[in-house]
Amino acid sequence: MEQIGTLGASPYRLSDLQLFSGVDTDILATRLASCAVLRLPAGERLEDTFQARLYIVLSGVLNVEGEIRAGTSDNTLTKVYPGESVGEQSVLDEQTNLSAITAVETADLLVIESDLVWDLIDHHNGVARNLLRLLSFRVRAANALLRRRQKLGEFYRQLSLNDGLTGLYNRAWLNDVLPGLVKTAHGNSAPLSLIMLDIDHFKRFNDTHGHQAGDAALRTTARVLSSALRPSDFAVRYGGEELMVILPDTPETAALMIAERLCKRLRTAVVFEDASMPLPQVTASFGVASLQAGQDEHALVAHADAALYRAKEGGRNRASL
Ligand SMILES: Nc1nc2c(ncn2[C@@H]2O[C@H](COP(=O)(O)OP(=O)(O)OP(=O)(O)O)[C@@H](O)[C@H]2O)c(=O)[nH]1
Repeated sequence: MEQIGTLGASPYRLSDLQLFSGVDTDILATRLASCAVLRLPAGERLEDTFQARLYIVLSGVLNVEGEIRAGTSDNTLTKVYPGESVGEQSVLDEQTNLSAITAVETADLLVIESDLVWDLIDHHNGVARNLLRLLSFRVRAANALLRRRQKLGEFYRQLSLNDGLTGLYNRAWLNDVLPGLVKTAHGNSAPLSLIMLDIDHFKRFNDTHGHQAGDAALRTTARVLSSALRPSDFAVRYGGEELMVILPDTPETAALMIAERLCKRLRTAVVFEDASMPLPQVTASFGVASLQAGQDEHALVAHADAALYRAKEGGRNRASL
């Protein structure tokens, strides 16, 4: 980086610069004539950004990296083209300019020291107006970026709480949410029931029809559950071929009826259409448990698991308490 002269001695015109658009540049030209013009070769980084000053790109292109305050850089790169500026915010809030500025192409930069920027704001309404417009644009752009990041964050959060194959909630979601549901149920003295289900002879189904058909059977089972539940109920993929239904405000007798209904619907649901394979269907066994006084979520799940074992022992394709 080197100073190649001053604005007064350069061929650049103020009227081409965003900050001075619509302003009487004849008067400004005299005031800015002694401002330095720096040349930053391609790939080089601007060295003296630790002062609050304004840089206006006269030619070339800059890359401005988001703030690099002790490790907080978020790799946001903004390109700055001829006529545009960097550093106005540092001048206005009198903070050090913490952005990393690098030339993408060799760039000539007009440097305006902080005092002179304030002087221009005080004496030239047009400059103040342009600066406000510029800052408003920056705030909008920053807000849009923030909204995009929030959406992306929400997307990844969803992704981490849902099972990829079935779309049901996953074990991480369950660990996060079940303790709260148990606490609420105890607090309100309200019933809370669990149905734990396991596809019958699933290993045999996989071995007979193939793993992809097994995946389809899991998706079908998930669809049967989701379509039969109230909006306040939750369906979870607990593990491999084990699924769970959580029924808030539901006593044991009602939960057993729901489990029997789900069992029946699954029995008749077609997993995949294949004329050469008669009845490509699955059944499951269902264990039902309801929250008892003083029980925590682990005990509740263990009770549902024990009921599921009884359903398997009782001959599968059924629901048990
Ligand atoms: N296709 C597929 N199979 C899975 C998935 N997760 C677990 N499994 C299979 O589920 C089968 C579970 O087998 P087992 O635990 O022996 O139980 P089972 O054959 O269902 O027998 P019972 O539960 O006693 O009726 C295993 O063959 C697993 O490979 C999956 O995501 N996709």
